[in-house]
Amino acid sequence: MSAERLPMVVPAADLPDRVRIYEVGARDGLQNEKGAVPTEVKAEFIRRLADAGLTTIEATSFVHPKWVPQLADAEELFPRVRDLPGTELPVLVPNQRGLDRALALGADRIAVFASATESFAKANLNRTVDESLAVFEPVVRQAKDAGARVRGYVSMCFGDPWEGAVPPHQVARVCTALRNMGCDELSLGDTIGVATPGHVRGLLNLLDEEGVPTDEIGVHFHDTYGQALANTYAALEHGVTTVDASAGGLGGCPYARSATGNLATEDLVWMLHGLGIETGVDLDRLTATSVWMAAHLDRPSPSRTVRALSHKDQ
Ligand SMILES: CC(C)(COP(=O)([O-])OP(=O)([O-])OC[C@H]1O[C@@H](n2cnc3c(N)ncnc32)[C@H](O)[C@@H]1OP(=O)([O-])[O-])[C@@H](O)C(=O)NCCC(=O)NCCSC(=O)C[C@@](C)(O)CC(=O)[O-]
Repeated sequence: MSAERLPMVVPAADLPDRVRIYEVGARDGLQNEKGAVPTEVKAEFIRRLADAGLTTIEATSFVHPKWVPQLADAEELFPRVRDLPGTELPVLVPNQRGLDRALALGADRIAVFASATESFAKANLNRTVDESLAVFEPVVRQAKDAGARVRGYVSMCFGDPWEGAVPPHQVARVCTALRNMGCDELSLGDTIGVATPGHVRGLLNLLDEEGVPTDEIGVHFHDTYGQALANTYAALEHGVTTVDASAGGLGGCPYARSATGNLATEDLVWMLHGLGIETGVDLDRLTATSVWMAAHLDRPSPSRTVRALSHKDQ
């Protein structure tokens, strides 16, 4: 069974022809896992994701190992995968030390991660919002000088577990600061998965007014309230063509306990292919990869599409 083979009732109008899936399973998906996942399993996961047709795969983070112990093997992992043909492998860096570690290994896709709220900036980076932006400024400049492409994440774009509803102008301010320092693209994070399509439209409209080009925006939804696909659809209608997702719906955030898994890549691909939107992803191979990873993690994937496709009678 595949979504594109079902009779298409109404072809998608005003939606993009192609979506770039920015796969975060190996980083965002695994960073919260309690048990240490062996480095070679992570490397094999990334290779299998590439083999399934994903061309942007966030590999790991060069953060402090005490803050995210699961990713303490970044130095061992990155060299095992960095030469995968046709694959971009972004890595997260929180500061100069992280950038130095990443550049020393030849990383050419860098992501810094800011927050729209003070509480999460403190919990995640041990800095205020402005202090963390000041840390990122020279990091972004140096990464660009080294020829890297830089993404700027903005977390807590809609709701925050400590501060509640997040005013959109707070998000716009951080987006503008990241663009001004040279970030090539932004990723709007609904870190705790509370947004609905109305909120997504509201924020994207405000970013339009603030002069943030839609083609520089990616969306990063968590599925805590089951809204991630609906939110993605709203973003596509607005013209967004980069969508973050995590194979098998792995994920959460160690510094935002109420965050559950990311939007599952398989659920996203099922919807996009059903809309006639190209992704380049082979859904069967991707599903097989998530089933393989679920066996390593010793629990079933939360993705509905993985569950449906991995039952032989579906
Ligand atoms: C930023 C820090 C380091 C500040 O942590 P800090 O304790 O303030 O660090 P510091 O600058 O005071 O330095 C203390 C020591 O750490 C070392 N250090 C400093 N930096 C590094 C580094 N990069 N790599 C290795 N070591 C490092 C540094 O060298 C020093 O060593 P000492 O001199 O004491 O021996 C810490 O808060 C941190 O690592 N935070 C990362 C948290 C994280 O990774 N969170 C998850 C990613 S964000 C996310 O998941 C959300 C997202 C992106 O998916 C989108 C969404 O859903 O919203």
